[in-house]
Amino acid sequence: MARYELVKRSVALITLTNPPVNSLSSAVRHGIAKTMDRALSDPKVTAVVICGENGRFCGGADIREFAGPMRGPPLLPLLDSIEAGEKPVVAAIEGVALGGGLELALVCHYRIAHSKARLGLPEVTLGLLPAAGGTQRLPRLIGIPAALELITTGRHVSSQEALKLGIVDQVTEQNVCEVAVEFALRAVAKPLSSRRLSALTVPCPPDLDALLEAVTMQIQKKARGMMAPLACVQAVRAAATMPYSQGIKRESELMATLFNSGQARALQYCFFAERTAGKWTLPSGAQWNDTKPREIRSAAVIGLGTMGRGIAVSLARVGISVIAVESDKKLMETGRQMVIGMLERDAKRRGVSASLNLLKFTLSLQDLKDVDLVIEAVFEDMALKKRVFQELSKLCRPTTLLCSNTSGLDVDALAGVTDRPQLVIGMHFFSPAHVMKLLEVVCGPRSSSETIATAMSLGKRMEKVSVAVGNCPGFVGNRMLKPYSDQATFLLEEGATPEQIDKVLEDFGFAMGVFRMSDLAGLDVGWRVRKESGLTGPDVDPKNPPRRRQGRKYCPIPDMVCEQGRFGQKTGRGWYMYDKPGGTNAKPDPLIQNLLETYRSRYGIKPRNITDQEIIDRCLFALANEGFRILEDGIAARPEDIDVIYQFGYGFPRHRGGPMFYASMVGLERVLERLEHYHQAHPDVPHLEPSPLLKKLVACGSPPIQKWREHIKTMHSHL
Ligand SMILES: CC(C)(COP(=O)(O)OP(=O)(O)OC[C@H]1O[C@@H](n2cnc3c(N)ncnc32)[C@H](O)[C@@H]1OP(=O)(O)O)[C@@H](O)C(=O)NCCC(=O)NCCSC(=O)/C=C/CCCCCCCCCCCCC(=O)O
Repeated sequence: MARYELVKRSVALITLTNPPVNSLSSAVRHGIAKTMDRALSDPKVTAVVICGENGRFCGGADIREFAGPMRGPPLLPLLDSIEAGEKPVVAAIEGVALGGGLELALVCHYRIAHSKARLGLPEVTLGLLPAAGGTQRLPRLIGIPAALELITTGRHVSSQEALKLGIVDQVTEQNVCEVAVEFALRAVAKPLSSRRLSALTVPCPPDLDALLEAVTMQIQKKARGMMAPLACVQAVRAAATMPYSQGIKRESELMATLFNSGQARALQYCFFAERTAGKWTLPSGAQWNDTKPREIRSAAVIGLGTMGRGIAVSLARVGISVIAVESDKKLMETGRQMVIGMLERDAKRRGVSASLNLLKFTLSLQDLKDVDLVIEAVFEDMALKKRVFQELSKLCRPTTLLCSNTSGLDVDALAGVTDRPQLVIGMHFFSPAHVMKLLEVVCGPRSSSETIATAMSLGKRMEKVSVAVGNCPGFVGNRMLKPYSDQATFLLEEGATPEQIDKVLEDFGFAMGVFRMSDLAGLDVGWRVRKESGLTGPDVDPKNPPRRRQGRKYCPIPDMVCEQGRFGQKTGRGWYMYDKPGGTNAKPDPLIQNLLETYRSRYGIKPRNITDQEIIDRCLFALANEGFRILEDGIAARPEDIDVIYQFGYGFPRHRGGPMFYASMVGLERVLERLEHYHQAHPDVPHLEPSPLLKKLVACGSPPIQKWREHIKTMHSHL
C-alpha cells in the first residue's frame, strides 16, 4: 500500500497506492511506517519524497474505517515520527491533499504542489476535526485567522491560494514528483529545525479572544446545532494558547467527543449517501456503470418563469448552448434580461467570463428542431404540458430527448402523447434552479436506460446531486412533503402557532420551518393543486362534513389563508407578515392568530399545550413513514436516495442525516410505537398508520439502514 523506490541514487520515493484516492487505510499507514523506516535507516538515502499513485496525493483517513474498531498503526505518532526524522522529506502533491492527506503533507519538511491540486482540512464536514496534528500545525504555519477559517469551514483551496497562504513552498505545472525529487536533493544538509511545524511558535493575533468569539458567533448562526465547528475553534484556541504537546492532547480530547457522536455518524453517512445516489439500477439490470449517456451539446428550455430562467443559467454556465422559448414578446424580453443578469453575476462570482454567446431567445418552437434535449418548464398544468409535448414530438428530430421539469405530474402521461416515450423523462429542478443542488431524475416506465443515463450525467455536469426516482404523484420529495405539512396544520388546529412549529423545526436544524418555507414557495401553488384534486373550492361536495375530505381528515386552514389573498412572501402576507411584497423578514401576524382562534372556537376545539417533542415526532415520523412507503413502492431505490433528496432539496439538517437516517438513529421501534400511538389518536389520518415496511424492519430486529434494502428486494420497483 506504499511503494518504495530509490531514485537519483539517493532519494527514497514513497508512493501511496490505495485507489481511488489513496486514503490512509490501516494498510497504507503500515506501508508508510515500513517505507519510512527503510528510508531513514538506509545510509544511501539522503532525502525522501512522498507522493500518491494515479495523480492523487491523498484523500485523507479512510472514512470507512471510522465505522469499526481502529486497527493498524495510529496516524498521529506515525506523522510525528516523519516530522522528527533527520532526513528532509518533501510532499509531492498532485490532485488532492485533504484531511489526513494534508496533515501528512504538513509533517513533511517541504511541500510542492501541482498547479491543479486542491488542499484542505474537510474533517469538519464529516463531524470531526483534523486530529492528526492539523489543528496544531496549520495555525503555526499560516497564522490563527487563516487556519481557523480553513479548519472550521473545511473549504478546499487551490494550490495558488495555498502558496499565497504559505501552506506550500512551490507550485509547478510540471511533473510534481520530478520537481519534488530535485527539490529534495537541494534540501539535503540544510537544517530542518525551522521546517518542523510542531516546533514553531504560533503567530498569535493581539485580539485572539475577539476573533474566536466572532467566529463562534458566525458558526452558531450558519452551522446551527453543529458540534464539530465549535470543537475546531476550541482546538485552534489550544494551538494559540498552549505548547504543542498540550495542544495535541486537547485536539485528541476534542476528537474523542466528536468521534462517536451521532452527528459524526450522520455526516459520514451523508458523504457516502451522496456518492451512492448517483448509482442507479433498473429492474431490467441496466445500471449507471454499463449505460453510456448521450453527449448533450445543445438544449432548449421552454418557459422563462423562475424555474426556466434558473435551468437556462445552469445549462449555459457549463458550456451547453441554450435556446430559451417564451410565448409572448414581453415575457421573453423580461426573461432575457433576467437570465443575462443571473449569468453575469454568477460568472463574476466564479471569476470567469459569462457565456452569453451560448444563449438564444425565441418565440417559436420551430427553432428547436435540431437541439439534443428540451426541458419543458411551463406552468404546472397537465393539459398545457401535454400540448407542448405533442408539439415537440412533431417538431424535434426523432432523437431529441424530451424532459419535463414538472414537480409532481405524471411523466408517463406526457411520454404517452409523444412519438418517442423512451426518450421522455422528468428533470425536476428545485427553485432557484441555478442555486439548488438537487435534481430528481424521474424515470417513467418507458424511459430508456440511455435516457436515464443522459439525464443523470447532464445533472452531474450541471454540478447537481442527481437522484433517480420513480414516477408517482409528487415523486419522492413532494410526495413526502404532504404528510409532513399536514401534521403541521393539524397541530395548528390543536393549539400550536406557525411560529412555534417553525421554531421547533429550525432548532432541530431545518434551514426553514414548514410555514416559512411555504411562504417562500408561494401558498397559491398548493391551493391550486388542492382545488384541482377536489379538496377545496366550488367543486367540493357540500355534503362533505367539515374538516373531512375523501374519507379522511382535512384541515382547511391553508385554504382560508389563501382566500384572504395571502400567498406568502410575494404578496407580503402569508402565514407571517412581511414589510412589503417580496420581503423576507417574517413576523408573526395577529390576524393569523385571530383566524386560528376563530377557527378553533367554530369547531369547538379546545387548544392545548403542544410540546416541542410532539411537534418533532409527528412531523418527522409522518415524513419518514411516507419514506418507508416510497421504498415499498419502488419509487426510491434506497433510503440514502431519500435522505439526499431531503438534504439538498428541502433543507433537512445534514448533521441529522436525512429523515430515514434520523428514524434509524431514533430507533425504528420508537418510531413505530409513536406512529401507532398517534394513529390511534387520529385514525382518520392514514399517513400516521405505520407502513408495512417499517413494521417488517422492526419485526426483523431493526437492521442498520444499509441493510434495509435486503428487506425491500421482493417488492415491485418503479425505477
Ligand atoms: C475530492 C475527493 C477526494 C475525490 O472526489 P471525486 O473524484 O469526485 O471522487 P468521489 O466519487 O468523491 O470518490 C471516489 C471514491 O472514493 C471514496 N472516497 C473518497 N475519499 C475517501 C476517504 N477519505 N475514505 C474512504 N473512501 C473515500 C468515495 O466514497 C468513492 O467511492 P464510492 O463511489 O463511494 O465507492 C472526494 O472523494 C473527497 O472529498 N473525499 C473525502 C475527503 C475527506 O473528507 N477527507 C478527510 C477524511 S477524515 C480525515 O482525514 C481525518 C484525519 C484525522 C484522523 C485522525 C484519526 C484519529 C482517530 C482516532 C479517534 C479516537 C477517538 C476514540 C474515541 C473512543 O472510541 O474511545
